[in-house]
Amino acid sequence: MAQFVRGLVSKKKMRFVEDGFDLDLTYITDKIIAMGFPSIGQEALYRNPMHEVQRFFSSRHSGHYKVYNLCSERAYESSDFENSERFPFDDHNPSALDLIGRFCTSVERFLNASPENVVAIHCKAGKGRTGMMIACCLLHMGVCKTAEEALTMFGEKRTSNKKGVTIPSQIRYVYYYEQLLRRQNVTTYTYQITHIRLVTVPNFDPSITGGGCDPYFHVRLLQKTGDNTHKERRVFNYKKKVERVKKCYPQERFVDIDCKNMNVKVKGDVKIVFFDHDQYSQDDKMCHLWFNTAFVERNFLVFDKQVVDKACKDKHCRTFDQNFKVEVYLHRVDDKEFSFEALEDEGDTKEDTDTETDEEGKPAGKGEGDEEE
Ligand SMILES: CCCCCCCC(=O)OC[C@H](COP(=O)(O)O[C@H]1[C@H](O)[C@@H](OP(=O)(O)O)[C@H](OP(=O)(O)O)[C@@H](OP(=O)(O)O)[C@H]1O)OC(=O)CCCCCCC
Repeated sequence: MAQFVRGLVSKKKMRFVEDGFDLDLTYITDKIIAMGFPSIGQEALYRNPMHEVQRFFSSRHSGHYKVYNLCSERAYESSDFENSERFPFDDHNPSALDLIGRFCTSVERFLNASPENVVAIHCKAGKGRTGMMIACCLLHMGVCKTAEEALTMFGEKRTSNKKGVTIPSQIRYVYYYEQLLRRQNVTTYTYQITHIRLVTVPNFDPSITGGGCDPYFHVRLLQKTGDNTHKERRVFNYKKKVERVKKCYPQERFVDIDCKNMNVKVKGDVKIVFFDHDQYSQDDKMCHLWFNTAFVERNFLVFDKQVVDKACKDKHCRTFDQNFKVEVYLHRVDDKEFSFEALEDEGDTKEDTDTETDEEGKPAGKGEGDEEE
């Protein structure tokens, strides 16, 4: 029965069914393994049981394996495996750009130490975060030449529908890493966000006369907090800066949000989260996207619907028009104008993160008494 449920929870992921093992685990190459979280307790009823994962590695790769945990929301004892390390980041999000390089270097070093060595990389399901990091490793080690090739390879090996990584921001960061490897040296500049335009008006108020939405946005940055850890910090909330969020109707065709005079400074990994203000109930999260300021060209960024997180999933075009786009206008400022310490601390709320709490408790960095999404 448990095996049947584990199969259902694995969904389209390829399982390793051989030599008496039946695990949510896939060899992407003969050296790189992707897998689901090694679990204990009730969770082991529907995910990889820790003892089975341990048996797998001690019987097939004893003395020659290292396990990498990418989950920010859960961990196990380091003594559970011969060799393990954490590179944590949040579910449904990319990691900090600089974490990717450190992760790939660690994997490469371990694999180069012995021809028998293998690495096992996992997050919760072993698909999104794991796929993003494995694709970057494939690029880093020259197994694949392009981000597209690396993502395709992961998708084909790990999933029966060949989809693999599907979250646009995670995919974007694999493309960033490809560029980073080519350019060797990349400088991350400081920018001020001066204007945001949504091309076509999302329809989040269909039951209200005229439809449309009352759009506003938050800006979140990733701040380094330790060797391999980062904290997502909300540094700007447009709703707090205006008296009233302006209602936009579909026939207006654009949502223009001017923030020139609001001093929105960003540097590094930036997340913009869009909301629809609702007077009578909780605001709706509309969509979000991540970018890194090292890749801003000509003070302008444009994101088509297919590359905006959440909007891309709107298959039936009920809320987002097929021509939906997010345009971000920036102005480069002196790096001296940016410091995390000097930024306004807007605190953390669950409403603008995609991090899900799970059975094992709260995700890192989220405090008690946060607003519910
Ligand atoms: C009879 C029961 C039948 C259950 C059928 C469940 C079928 C089912 O949907 O199973 C899957 C769910 C959720 O599955 P998970 O809890 O494993 O969540 C997945 C995880 O967040 C992936 O991110 P990551 O960890 O890989 O970074 C994500 O991929 P991505 O970030 O790429 O979108 C995936 O989205 P996706 O599905 O690909 O869109 C999520 O489903 O499992 C549970 O909720 C646990 C269920 C526990 C049931 C306990 C029963 C005892």
